[in-house]
Amino acid sequence: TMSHYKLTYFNLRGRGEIIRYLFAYSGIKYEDYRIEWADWSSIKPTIPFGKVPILEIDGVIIHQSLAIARYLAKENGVAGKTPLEQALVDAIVDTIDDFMSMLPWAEKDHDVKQRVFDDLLTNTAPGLLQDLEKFLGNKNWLVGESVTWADFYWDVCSTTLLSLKSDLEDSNPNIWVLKRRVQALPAIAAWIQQRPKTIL
Ligand SMILES: CCC(=O)N1CCc2c(cnn2-c2cccc(F)c2)C1
Repeated sequence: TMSHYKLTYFNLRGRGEIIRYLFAYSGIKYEDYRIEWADWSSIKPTIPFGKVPILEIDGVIIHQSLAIARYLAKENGVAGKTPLEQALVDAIVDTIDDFMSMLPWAEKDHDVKQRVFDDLLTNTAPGLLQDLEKFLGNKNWLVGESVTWADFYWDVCSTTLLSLKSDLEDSNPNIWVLKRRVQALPAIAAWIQQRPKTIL
């Protein structure tokens, strides 16, 4: 019968949201388990590499958000049509993820955290956005002739970037048109409307 899917992450979009987008787009039912922060210290030791998100598929555990997303994208026809397109999709995803991973999400010193976030968002993010705008050109999607999970990842991550620095939307118009194109996909629009509203 149908596989049983359980996603384990925090009550955040964060690194889990790309997986939720892929489930929404594919229409596959899954358990969206959101760990309470108070429970994390007892759950962490039970997880193979101690980090979330993880996806359990009929008892098999996959870790690493991008590996999970790539698996679901391939299963649902949004990974890229050829090995070459899949490599371009992976390169764009990794480029976006490289920047998101530079942000010191777990920094305990609020002054240091704020200063590093402001520096990266002011001085590094514009270059990334210009590069994405140039790569997109006048195409409808980042890779190939139809939507891929690179487009989903851009919407997921740019939503958080805009929440941190809204004026990033003031330049590079086409990548923001792409964002709205992703959000207009019926399954994605429905998920965005129904998902728990969190800051990050
Ligand atoms: C306490 C941890 C925390 O606040 N967050 C976890 C990481 C994160 C958040 C929002 N986006 N995001 C993220 C998304 C993709 C790639 C990446 F490296 C990071 C919020």
